[in-house]
Amino acid sequence: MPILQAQSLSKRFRRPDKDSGFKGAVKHLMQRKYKNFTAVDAIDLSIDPGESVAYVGPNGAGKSTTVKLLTGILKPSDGTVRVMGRDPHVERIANAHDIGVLFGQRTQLWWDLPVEESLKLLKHMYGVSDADYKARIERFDELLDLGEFMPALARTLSLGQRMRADLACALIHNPKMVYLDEPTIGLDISVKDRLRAFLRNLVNEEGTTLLLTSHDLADIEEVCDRIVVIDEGKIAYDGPIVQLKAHYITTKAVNLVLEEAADVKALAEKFPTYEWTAGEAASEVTATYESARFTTAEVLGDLTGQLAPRDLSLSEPSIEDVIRRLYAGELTK
Ligand SMILES: Nc1ncnc2c1ncn2[C@@H]1O[C@H](COP(=O)(O)OP(=O)(O)OP(=O)(O)O)[C@@H](O)[C@H]1O
Repeated sequence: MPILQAQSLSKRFRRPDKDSGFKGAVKHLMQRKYKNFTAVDAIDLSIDPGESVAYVGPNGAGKSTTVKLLTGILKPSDGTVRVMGRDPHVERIANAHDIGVLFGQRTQLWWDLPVEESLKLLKHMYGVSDADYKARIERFDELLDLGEFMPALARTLSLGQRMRADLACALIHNPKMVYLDEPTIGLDISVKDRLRAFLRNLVNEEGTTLLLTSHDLADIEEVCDRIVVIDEGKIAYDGPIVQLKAHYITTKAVNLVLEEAADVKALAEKFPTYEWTAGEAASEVTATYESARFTTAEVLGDLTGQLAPRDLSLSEPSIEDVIRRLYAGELTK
């Protein structure tokens, strides 16, 4: 049975309907007009316990609005959400005990309190036992190194420390369902790596269910198994990440460094079964081929035999390319 189920979930916002410029603003002051804007448009989403789902899309696609609907912060305009059988907006307090939420752009730490005091307040609010609290703090400390800044006031923390402390706050009551909205935004590579490993461990070892939004595709590949792509409020793709790759990554490429400047036009005439593109340097050129039609060995044999390159490397399109094309509407399910 799914832990989370959304059916035909929609959210419309009322927006001022005004002409641009100063005149438009003045006219709007005299005669206010509004129009509806659909941020989330009839989405269906079902998540099973223990799944780690990436929820991605371009800016303004409706990701944060969806997370707010799923966590009960916003009331749907249409459709239903059930999390562990509850309507999160109606049963907000009961729901809060079973979910953890982190909005990377905001903090739930009390700004003028030491981190430790914020965690203790949350312990009391959630009714976490002393033994469970101690065990969880020890574990978070081991994985996130909280110890060093537990006594520090929240407002004095660096962004990376703040995010680690916020993650501990979101998880102190051991929630079954966790929503993370941009958890690695603005962090440096080493903190990102650490957070990703922590989240992967949460899914693998604790069986926690995760829904994660991020613009950083490394977060997605390292933490999640399934990807849901949203664009203009509608779901454009929903499936396993490996399937997305297998389905859309159908080409590979050989990057060649030739002894002299590459003539792309002449190469395209000589080897018409490959697609040729110029590289950054004049002597660099890339031949892209369909992996279902040719083996890499065949392509290498063909090209190295006839072109005698000085150097070569192999590459395949990244998940980033695939998602960029999905955002651009070039690919369908
Ligand atoms: N309270 C609101 N009132 C009016 N419009 C809103 C409100 N909240 C969000 N929107 C609009 O809804 C659309 C979706 O916003 P949302 O924040 O969900 O996007 P997002 O996918 O999270 O974007 P980003 O990646 O930039 O954070 C945007 O056009 C936004 O301006």
